Amino acid sequence: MKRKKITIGTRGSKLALWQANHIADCIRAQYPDMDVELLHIVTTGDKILDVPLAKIGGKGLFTKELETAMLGGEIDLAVHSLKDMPTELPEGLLLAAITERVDAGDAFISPNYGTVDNLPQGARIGTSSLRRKAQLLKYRPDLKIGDLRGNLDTRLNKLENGEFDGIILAVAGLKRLGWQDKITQVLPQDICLPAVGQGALAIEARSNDIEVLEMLAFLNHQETRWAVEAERAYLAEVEGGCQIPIGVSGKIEQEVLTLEAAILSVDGARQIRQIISGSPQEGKKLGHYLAQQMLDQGGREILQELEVNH
Ligand SMILES: NCc1[nH]cc(CCC(=O)O)c1CC(=O)O
Repeated sequence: MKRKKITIGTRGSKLALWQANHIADCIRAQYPDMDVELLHIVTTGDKILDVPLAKIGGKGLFTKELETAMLGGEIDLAVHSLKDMPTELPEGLLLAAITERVDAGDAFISPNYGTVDNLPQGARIGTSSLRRKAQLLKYRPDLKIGDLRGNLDTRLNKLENGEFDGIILAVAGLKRLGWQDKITQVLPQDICLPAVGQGALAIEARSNDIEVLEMLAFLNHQETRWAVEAERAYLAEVEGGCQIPIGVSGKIEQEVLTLEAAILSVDGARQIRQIISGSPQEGKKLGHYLAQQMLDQGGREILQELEVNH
């Protein structure tokens, strides 16, 4: 190993810093002589705090500035929540590693009601994710869903201030920050399918930086990679121009990959939901195929209506 120092780019949120520090610690443990540094970079997504991301609609809001810094040589790698990454990466960059998925699920957090089933009629729920909103409304059409943006602590504060009867957050983020005690109910996948890549970390690096790519290979978890590649192939196939209410879950059990996905109308009134299984190595094909099938069987109409209403 020639390189003596490596610079990791990260956003400044608590969750992003935890994730970058976690990867920095893993690298230091593996290469004790390596000098590993963090460089904070502000992304567009960090600056726009009051507008629901679905309304902004751009891709890569949390990744673009990090990628520019990487291509410019200021940083050697970036640590992201895979969920926040567009399906296509800029020319010259790739995912050097995808870490083991801790937990893909979504959590319901509520001071007064133990489960979504226990919520009173018309209860107020905070989430800005179209995916969470549509799935909750499908299950409980009476709920009133309000926008909730910001970092995890901002969102939890809004819940404590009484703005909502409950909010929905990813289990993974809460666990990483040691806030799993706040989880009231882990939502069953029957109610809420997770976002593509939720719960896994992506390590992005320059495609021509062979030394760094080889160095980072130990961070890759192949089963997670297969599962999320299927999820990302699915997303790439259905993706419209904006954030859309789809949930996808890839799981590998006994060497079989099962991919389950749902496309919903924003009000949750309509849903197309299907499952497919196959070999983990063929995840991308499965993802494409499942998407095509679901688009042909009503998914396309749902997505077209979404575009008209945007
Ligand atoms: N959209 C922000 C974001 N990006 C990744 C996570 C959670 C951690 C993960 O999925 O790895 C979160 C917070 C949330 O959705 O509750």
